[in-house]
Amino acid sequence: MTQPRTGVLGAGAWGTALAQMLASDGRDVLLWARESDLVEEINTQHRNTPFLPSAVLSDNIRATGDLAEMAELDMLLVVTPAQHLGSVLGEMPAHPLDLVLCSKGIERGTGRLMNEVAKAIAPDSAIAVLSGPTFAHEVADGLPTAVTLACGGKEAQWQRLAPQIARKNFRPYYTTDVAGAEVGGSVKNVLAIACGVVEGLGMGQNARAALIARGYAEMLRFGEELGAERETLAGLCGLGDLVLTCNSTSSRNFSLGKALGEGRTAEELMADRKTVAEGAHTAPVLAELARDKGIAMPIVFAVERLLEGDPVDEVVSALLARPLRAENPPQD
Ligand SMILES: NC(=O)C1=CN([C@@H]2O[C@H](COP(=O)(O)OP(=O)(O)OC[C@H]3O[C@@H](n4cnc5c(N)ncnc54)[C@H](O)[C@@H]3O)[C@@H](O)[C@H]2O)C=CC1
Ligand SMILES: O=C(CO)COP(=O)(O)O
Repeated sequence: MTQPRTGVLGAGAWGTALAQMLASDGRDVLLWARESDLVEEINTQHRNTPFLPSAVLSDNIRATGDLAEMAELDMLLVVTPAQHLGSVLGEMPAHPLDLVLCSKGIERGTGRLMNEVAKAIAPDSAIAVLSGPTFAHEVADGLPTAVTLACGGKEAQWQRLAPQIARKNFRPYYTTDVAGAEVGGSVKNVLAIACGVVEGLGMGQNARAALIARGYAEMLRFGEELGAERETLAGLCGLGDLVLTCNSTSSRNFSLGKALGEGRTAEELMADRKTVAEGAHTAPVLAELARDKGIAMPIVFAVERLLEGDPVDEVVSALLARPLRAENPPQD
C-alpha cells in the first residue's frame, strides 16, 4: 500500500520542527514556506536560519512555495500563525482530506477558534487539532514528548492519522474534544505572558505557582462555556502545556511577559517582531469573548491591560487587591 502523502503548511519554528519529526523515520515531507529565500535555503542548505537556526534538517524534507502542490497531498499539518491561518488556507486551490491544525490562538475580529476558521474555508476536509507541550527546538532535536490529537472526524480519522503522526519520541493521545484542545493552547499563551511578568518583576516562585493555578481556573471557566471537557484541559494540551510555557524563557510568550515586567513597553516589544508571541494577539480577543459571555478572567484582563500599555505596577496591584472569595465556585 502506498503511504499517504504528508505536508506541513508553514515553515516557522514549529512547522519546521514538525516536518523534521515526521521525516525522522525516513518518510518524505513537503514543507510550504511563505518566503522564497527560505524555500531555497531549506532545499539547498537543509537549514532554516530565520526560524529554527539550531536544526540541521533531514534530506527527506523538501520545501515549496506553491500552495497548489500542497493541495494535492492527503494530510496537511497547518502551522501558520493563528491570525494568518484563514488567509493561507483560503489561498489554496483545494484542500486535502485531513487538516491537522497546530496553531494556537483565537481569530481577532471574529472570536473564532482555528477549527471554526478551517471548517468555513475547507468544509469537505476532516479537521483535527494537535496541541501539547512542544517547544519546537526540542522536538526538532528528537527529544520525547506527548500531545493531544483531537479528531473532529472521530475514530476513523484517528485510525488514519495516528500512524502518520506518531513516532518513537512523539506520542499523540486521542480525543474527539476539538474545542478543548484549542482552548488549552490558546489560553495558556496568555497565562504564560502573565507568568513572565511575575518573573520580570522578581515576585518569586510562590506567586508564579499561584498564578498558574488561578490561571488554570480561568481556562476551565472559559472552556466550560465553549463546551470543552474538563478532562481535556487537565491533559497535555491544557495543564501540560501551561506548566511548560509558564516556566521557561524558551517560551516567546513567557519572555515577552518577562520583558514587560522588567519595564519594557508592549509597543517596543511588538514592533518589528519576526517570531510570533500568540498570547499578545489572543489576549484582546479572549478578554472580549470573556466579557461578552460574563466569564471572570481577571488574569487575562490584566494581560490585556499590560498590552494596551497600562503601567505594570498598577495592573499587578489591582489584581492583588481584588476582593477575597471562595476558591472553588465555578465563577470567579
Ligand atoms: N514554536 C513553538 O515552539 C510552537 C509554536 N506553536 C504554534 O505554531 C504557530 C506558528 O508558530 P511558529 O512556527 O513558532 O512561528 P515562528 O514565530 O517561528 O515564525 C513566524 C511564522 O509566521 C509566518 N508569517 C509571518 N507573516 C505571515 C503572513 N502574513 N501570512 C502567513 N504567515 C506569516 C512566517 O512565514 C513564519 O512561518 C503559532 O500558532 C504557535 O503558537 C505551537 C507549538 C510550539
Ligand atoms: O506552544 C509552545 C510550546 O508548547 C510554544 O510556546 P511559545 O509560543 O510561548 O514559545
